[in-house]
Amino acid sequence: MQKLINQQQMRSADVFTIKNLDISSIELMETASMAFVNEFVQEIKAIETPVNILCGKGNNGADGLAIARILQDKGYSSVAVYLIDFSEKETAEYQTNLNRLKDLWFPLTTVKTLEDLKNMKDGVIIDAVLGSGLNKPLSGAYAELATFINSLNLQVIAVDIPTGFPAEGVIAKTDHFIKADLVICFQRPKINFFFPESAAALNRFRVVSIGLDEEFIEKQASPYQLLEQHDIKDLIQPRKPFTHKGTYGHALIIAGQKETMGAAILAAKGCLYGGAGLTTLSIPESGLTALNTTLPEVMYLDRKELTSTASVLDKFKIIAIGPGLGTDAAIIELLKSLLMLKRPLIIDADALHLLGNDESLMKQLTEGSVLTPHMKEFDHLFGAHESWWARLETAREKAVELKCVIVLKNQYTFIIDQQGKVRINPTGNPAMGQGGMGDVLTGLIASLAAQGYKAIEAAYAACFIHGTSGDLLAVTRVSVKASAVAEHLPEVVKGLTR
Ligand SMILES: NC(=O)C1=CN([C@@H]2O[C@H](COP(=O)(O)OP(=O)(O)OC[C@H]3O[C@@H](n4cnc5c(N)ncnc54)[C@H](OP(=O)(O)O)[C@@H]3O)[C@@H](O)[C@H]2O)[C@@H](O)CC1
Ligand SMILES: Nc1ncnc2c1ncn2[C@@H]1O[C@H](COP(=O)(O)OP(=O)(O)O)[C@@H](O)[C@H]1O
Ligand SMILES: [K+]
Repeated sequence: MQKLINQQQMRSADVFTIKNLDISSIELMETASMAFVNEFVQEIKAIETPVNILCGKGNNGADGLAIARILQDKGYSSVAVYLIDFSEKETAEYQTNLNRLKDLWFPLTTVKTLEDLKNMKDGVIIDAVLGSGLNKPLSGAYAELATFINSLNLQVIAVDIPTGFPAEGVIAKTDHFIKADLVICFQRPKINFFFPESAAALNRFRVVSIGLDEEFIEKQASPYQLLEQHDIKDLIQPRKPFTHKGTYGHALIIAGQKETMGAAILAAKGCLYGGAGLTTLSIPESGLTALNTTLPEVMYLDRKELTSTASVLDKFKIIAIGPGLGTDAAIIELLKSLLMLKRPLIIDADALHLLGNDESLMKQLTEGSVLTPHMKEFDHLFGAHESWWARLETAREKAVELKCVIVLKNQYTFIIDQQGKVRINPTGNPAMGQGGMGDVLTGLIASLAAQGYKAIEAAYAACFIHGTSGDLLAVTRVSVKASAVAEHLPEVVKGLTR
């Protein structure tokens, strides 16, 4: 896992690295600019492409000036630099890099008004106007510049962060940004790249190492961590000789009603293909034929059995409830009786809805339960939120208060543990935007919990594996269906097993 840090901590990492490696700030900047260029040349391969570099007078602009020099060195034949001269203040590094550039022949244009940009050639724009030093929303000439650049519809590649975009904290709807197609950012992604609001400022990002001290970064206090493939590889245990279905746990999934039986079957499919030793599905009897036809390996449990005697449920290592379940009076009673068992549950979809309707039910959750809301379900549970930043803050508070794992689903899913620590899942893609996807995830979490992984481990590993399955399928498809994601799980898990 990679620790994600805020900009103040990032600046401390700059300072620490400079001191520790006994290098100067300008040398670190040269490394950063070189790292940017190495990535840039992968993206813009034609060296005759006109490259317009917009440089502010801070250190982000100083990077831009170094980038201009390095690109020319690499043979880019049409590089032009625009010095955005809207502020008096400039950094020493900016001055140094400007002098280095002036020593070479270079088209330099000082921009006092937008009029000064009129000769800019169509091509690519490198945004080095403002970086992580942003301390207030763009206004005045900077906001006008952003509006103007965005209106050109040219490809913009931002240095470190799009101008005007806050690295962390609430992203206001009123904020102005220079919209980047690609951000090449330094050492760590910014926390705000993981929120849906970031789509207004960037399409995609890539992270390049600039040699900052990793040990220092990992020691910083921060609740945010980005999951990496090796975390899952370290966690997932290979199957041992002489193991059998009993070794891999028995999961019970309570789901489905007449109109949404498919949700139940998809959850069971996620559980089965996730490798649980045994999967039992409790659905209305009317779904039995469909179940036996589609997933003959999955067993059936009559709904009436669930409330007959508690001991019926003892054999199940984990119980998941919710997909396509419905919310009628009988279901409310069923949920109440399960909550009374005082055992951890995996709670999704309609079961989440019922918790949101009745706070007294929420209070009965047992420690170690897993809640898997998407945004709408989350807001129904815990109140409306104006921003994803605020939503994630609430999720952290509630996970601690309820002693539960919260899986807040989106393109980047946030998995929050009982201490309020956030793991961010980088896998998955928009091809997965199809009904039933969350049902498969719920089944997979149950599957891993049945196999003996702790609630938090089951939750984050399931998100990673589920997204990886979707990524694999999306290589050749514009959309992927939930059952295909389920069917690919064994292959993904195999690939992640040492
Ligand atoms: N060794 C290093 O340090 C390394 C640094 N690196 C690079 O440095 C970048 C950070 O540089 P930075 O700290 O100089 O900030 P940057 O964003 O260029 O300028 C901020 C200035 O603009 C101003 N300002 C702020 N908000 C504003 C607004 N809304 N509208 C108008 N003005 C506004 C503000 O001035 P003030 O408001 O205080 O007068 C502030 O001084 C980082 O992203 C990376 O690219 C890398 O090379 C790695 C090594
Ligand atoms: N753009 C996307 N990128 C990554 N994952 C996605 C994307 N869209 C959907 N998903 C994943 O699909 C699942 C959708 O869950 P949910 O909204 O509960 O679906 P459903 O209710 O249809 O089962 C989540 O795990 C989510 O992370
Ligand atoms: K920038």
